[in-house]
Amino acid sequence: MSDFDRSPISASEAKSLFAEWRAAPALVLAVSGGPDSMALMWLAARWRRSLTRGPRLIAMTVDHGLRPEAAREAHDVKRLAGSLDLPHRTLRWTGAKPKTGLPAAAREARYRLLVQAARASGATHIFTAHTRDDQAETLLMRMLRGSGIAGLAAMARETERDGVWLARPLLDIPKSRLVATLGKAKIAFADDPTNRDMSFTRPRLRALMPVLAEEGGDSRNLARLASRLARANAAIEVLADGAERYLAVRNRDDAWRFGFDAQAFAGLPEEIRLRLLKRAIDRAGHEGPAELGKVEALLAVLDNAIANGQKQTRLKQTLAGAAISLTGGRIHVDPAPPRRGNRA
Ligand SMILES: Nc1ncnc2c1ncn2[C@@H]1O[C@H](COP(=O)(O)OP(=O)(O)OP(=O)(O)O)[C@@H](O)[C@H]1O
Repeated sequence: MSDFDRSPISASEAKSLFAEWRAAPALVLAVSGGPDSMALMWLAARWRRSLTRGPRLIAMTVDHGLRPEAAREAHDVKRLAGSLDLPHRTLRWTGAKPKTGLPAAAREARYRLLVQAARASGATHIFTAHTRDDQAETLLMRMLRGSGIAGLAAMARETERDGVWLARPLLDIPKSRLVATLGKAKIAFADDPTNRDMSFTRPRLRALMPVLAEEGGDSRNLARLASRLARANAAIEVLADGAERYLAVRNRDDAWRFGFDAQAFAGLPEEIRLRLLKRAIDRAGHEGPAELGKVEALLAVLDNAIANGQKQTRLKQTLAGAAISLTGGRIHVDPAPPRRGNRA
């Protein structure tokens, strides 16, 4: 690790890290009490103090009600927030806790609570403290699962959820610099033992990082790969937008009924055909985004039918709550009728 990657973040660096959100009315800081988000709060408070006019900052901690130490951690965040002149709120996840998939349910509840609270306080953005190390781990996790380009682009700097932006201002910063920043400022932070629990994939991957770094695969290179893939993905999306505008046929009476001319569709590159099909399914379906592997399998069936000139076949399949059919030389993607048992 270079000396630079161990150096604290200076006041002028902090200023440029947050500059693009200067005109926001209010910003929520999502602070768990761990080192990354404690550093986020400290840096954001220092940045805010350097401005004569700027956004209101509100620190928020979610207590998932899963670990006894969580209440004390929330209290520690409140104390640091107070010393930085920032208001702080603790949000509690009071809903029923599932027996399986607890981390995913906790994460979903956390974002739901944060978004609700941000909207209620007039904040347009929620800052999380994701670092370059988190970005590298996300890329690795997705690589191991065989994700497509969009997945390997890992986390974006900003994503939208229910009208609020989730922003990640520290995405290019290594965690070591945040720890050094806290060390210099003499700020204590919590150590969440679940981050070291080897029954979860992420901690196991984290343990591999030093080995990969020995071979040149450090977080800088992995995050660089993610941002190059994000760039390629954005370009392919623009091409897919153009192809969609060119090909899509909408029925005049049914705005949602969406179709493609099968022969023109067949002439497009496979990646673009795949994206158009996935977009149409995700738009028409009512079961959430379709799995990429399933869309790939469906595309193979469609390609085959089109290549065999089966213009009049009644090819009909359903995927993720969408009905996909090939009739009269057109591919149609419509909402599927609810499954038996799901009918009201
Ligand atoms: N209990 C919490 N309260 C407030 N913010 C939190 C809490 N837990 C996490 N965060 C915010 O989310 C960021 C990412 O945390 P962490 O890496 O633990 O999440 P994760 O479960 O891996 O979720 P993600 O999928 O968002 O990365 C933290 O840096 C912090 O800003």
